[in-house]
Amino acid sequence: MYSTPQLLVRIGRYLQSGIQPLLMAALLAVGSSLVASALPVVIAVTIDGRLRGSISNAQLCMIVTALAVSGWALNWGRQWLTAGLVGQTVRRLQIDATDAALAKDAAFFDRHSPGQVLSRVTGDTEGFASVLTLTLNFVSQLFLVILLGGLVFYIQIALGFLLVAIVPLLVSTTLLFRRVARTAATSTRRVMARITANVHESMAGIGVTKGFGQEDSTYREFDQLNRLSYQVYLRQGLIYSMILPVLTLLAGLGTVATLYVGGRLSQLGSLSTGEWYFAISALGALWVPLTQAASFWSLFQQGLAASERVFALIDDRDSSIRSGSEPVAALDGSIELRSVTFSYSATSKVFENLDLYIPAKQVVAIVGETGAGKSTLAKLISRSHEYDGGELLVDGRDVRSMMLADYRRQVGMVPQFPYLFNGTVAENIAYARPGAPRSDVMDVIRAIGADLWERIVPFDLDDRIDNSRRGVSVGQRQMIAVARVFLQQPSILVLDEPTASLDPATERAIQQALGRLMAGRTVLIIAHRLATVRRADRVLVLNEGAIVGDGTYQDLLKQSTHFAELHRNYYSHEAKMQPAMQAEMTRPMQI
Ligand SMILES: Nc1ncnc2c1ncn2[C@@H]1O[C@H](COP(=O)(O)OP(=O)(O)OP(=O)(O)O)[C@@H](O)[C@H]1O
Repeated sequence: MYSTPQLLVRIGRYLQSGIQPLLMAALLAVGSSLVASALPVVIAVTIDGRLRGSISNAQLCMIVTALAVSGWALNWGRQWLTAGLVGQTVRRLQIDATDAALAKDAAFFDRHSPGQVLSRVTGDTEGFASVLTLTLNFVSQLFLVILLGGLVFYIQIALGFLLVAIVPLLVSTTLLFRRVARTAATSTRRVMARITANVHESMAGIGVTKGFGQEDSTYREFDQLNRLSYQVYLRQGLIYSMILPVLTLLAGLGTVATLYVGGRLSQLGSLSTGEWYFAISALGALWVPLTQAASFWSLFQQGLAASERVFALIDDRDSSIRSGSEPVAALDGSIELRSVTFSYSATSKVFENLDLYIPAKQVVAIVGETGAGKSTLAKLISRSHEYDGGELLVDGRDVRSMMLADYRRQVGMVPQFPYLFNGTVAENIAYARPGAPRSDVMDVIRAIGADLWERIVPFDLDDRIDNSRRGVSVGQRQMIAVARVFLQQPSILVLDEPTASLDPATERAIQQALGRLMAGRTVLIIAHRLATVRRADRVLVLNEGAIVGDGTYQDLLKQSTHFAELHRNYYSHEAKMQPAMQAEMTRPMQI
């Protein structure tokens, strides 16, 4: 939590580098306010005939035109400088916010969805921009209000008080409208969010909808929401359409009052016709800045709240991952956990005093029921999450003494659903080593086996992958991910059973590619299916965060009741599935 002065100081710091344009904008604001006030003064003086004889009509017209044009130019210059200043400041803030988001560890993204982070980097930085724009505009409008108001008081104190009496009416009406309009806008936003979610879900699940013939019910659901949206939009439109006319009416009433009081004062001889004109013009020129100034505070508070969220993202530099300065070249890959404890939160302890030794180059499969801690163990070893207690040694060295980026380069991961970036196939492979020459990418394909590669990936290396489209299958993604990790040449490899969801032919091809990748490395296979465990040198059985079995597949079948139970459950399930699958495959297709 930041106090308002802290936030203002922080915003001020972001503005520091733009101090010159800021001062220029302030000067132009003062200049344009002076010109805006000078225009009615010149006309008033002319009406009173004080310039008669010393200035011709043509000269007067030229002065008025020059004032109007210079007022426009000064205002334009101020707006241009403000836009440039705000744009640059927001750009710096967005860079800082993105930098901070990229520096966060995985635990942060467990707590915050990508959508939340995105809204801080984009939406909330816009909120920050609105604070700057609002403040700069407010200062210039305030100056105009003080200048014109002061002149009215100077000319005729009674008219000054009349103006002061109108201000609360105008301000309170503006605030009332703001509140009503905000409630209406919130309802509209909520309905729009429901419509967006509804359309997104309908389109994402269109295959299922069509499969079950549910187009009508999907349409009815949307239609209901759409009617609701029509009603809230209509209400919002009604409110918005009333704001300007009502405020204009109030300003008109103010003008009538000024006209009346000014007329009486003129009759009494205490106000000249020119001064009377000036008071009426001043009111006309003041009501827009006054209504805008009235809504300044609440908009300013919203902008401050948005800025606070961005600063919180930037300042939260506490990385839970501890690291040192020791560089890490290639590792042998032995891993040792000594009394390691870890929990995601106070209520979910995963490991308590976990001991484990994996010799270098061993292929270890980790099995266990869902929630046993298989993925968490991989997260600790890959240093995406930090353990709370105990020690983690790699090649006998404390991982916390090593440089984090160096260490992570030594750990390769192939997940079940690899993420590919927009770009060519070659660029996606070279992501592991940006700037890697084309020949290295070709070497990787050769190491995997060109025939194997071509069987799964029908694209050219220069073909573009559009990640938002679904043109790349899971098997193709995995083959590209295997190539990417091959290029990385890690010492330790973590496979989150990549082939679990593939058809047998693709699975065999990816397994072959993985076999080539695994050679000469320490490998951890998070195994969801026992069928993939057989190729491991060693199997670890996890249950509720504890190792309850450790040995070869055959040994465990004899020694570990837990593993035997897993084995029985797995194969009886497979046996039940086989006939069902065969029946499904032999069932004649209904057209
Ligand atoms: N990000 C998280 N935040 C809080 N708790 C988590 C998180 N990820 C996992 N857990 C919890 O930690 C425990 C271990 O989860 P983990 O994902 O390691 O199990 P797993 O054996 O890999 O399971 P699965 O086979 O289903 O992937 C579970 O109780 C799980 O609910």
